[in-house]
Amino acid sequence: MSQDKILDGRKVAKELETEIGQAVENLTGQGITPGLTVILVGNNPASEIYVSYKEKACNRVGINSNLIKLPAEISEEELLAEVDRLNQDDSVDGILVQLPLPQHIDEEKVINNIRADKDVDGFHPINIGKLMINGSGLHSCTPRGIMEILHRYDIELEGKNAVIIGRSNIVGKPMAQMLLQENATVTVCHSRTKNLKEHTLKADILVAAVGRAKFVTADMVKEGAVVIDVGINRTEDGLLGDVEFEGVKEKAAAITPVPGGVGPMTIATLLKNTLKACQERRG
Ligand SMILES: Nc1nc(=O)c2c([nH]1)NC[C@@H]1CN(c3ccc(C(=O)N[C@@H](CCC(=O)O)C(=O)O)cc3)C=[N+]21
Repeated sequence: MSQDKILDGRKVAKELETEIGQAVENLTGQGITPGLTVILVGNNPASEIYVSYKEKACNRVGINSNLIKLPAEISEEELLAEVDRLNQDDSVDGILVQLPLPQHIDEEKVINNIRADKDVDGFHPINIGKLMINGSGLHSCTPRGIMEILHRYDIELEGKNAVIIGRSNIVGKPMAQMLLQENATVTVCHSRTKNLKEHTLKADILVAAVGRAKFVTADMVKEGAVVIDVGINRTEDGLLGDVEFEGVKEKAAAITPVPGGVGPMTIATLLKNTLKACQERRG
């Protein structure tokens, strides 16, 4: 697939799902069915859509999915009690608390209270620490999904300049670490970076995780670069990535589209993490 220009996240996700489905079937044959429980607080419409994608994906590969819907007014204490109940439930392999949470709840505190070995989002400090040290543990789904795309399209990383725009705990920081682990030379740019274009023009691999529609334009991209678009911006013109796709694709050697690029890989990796959590805890 290495000569393809459009990096097809739906296709790679489907391949991954086939592999996961087989592994789940093996476990189920031994009497163990992996289970994912999603906690959704309130009724943010975007969150409801993402949660429904996750449930459908679980069903496709034979993972038990369970959705716990809680009212927006729930107290932090009650939410933590719910997390604790799932921590202790042996049939629950993965716990995912859909973000964002309402203002009055401390997200960091909730994440810290999920058992690290059930933290299929890879957001717990223990999992982030393991990623930094030796690459073990459960990893954040979006950057892990991006690595899977890069690998399956045989994109070389060793010695390459990888530039990430965005430094979130969920995407930018773990992405930097994963690329570093594979011997790329990594630069992390952010809102305070001076002369952003000077950095991006050196990128062999460019990852855009900014959260602003069409932020990366063709003049910022080196001829022959591999461009990964993490953006999912809902605008009047529909769902747009962080990359100005039409212009940038003329310069790039390969590029992920939105939709159909990174998004489906995030979901597929969540399934993979749930399988891994199950295998490691009770497989
Ligand atoms: N605890 C937690 N874990 C998450 O992983 C998490 C979260 N909270 N909060 C919200 C974000 C967002 N997210 C996406 C997942 C899939 C697509 C996806 O499948 N996108 C498709 C379709 C896009 C569409 O049409 O809506 C695509 O890009 O092709 C997008 C976004 C997971 N998130």
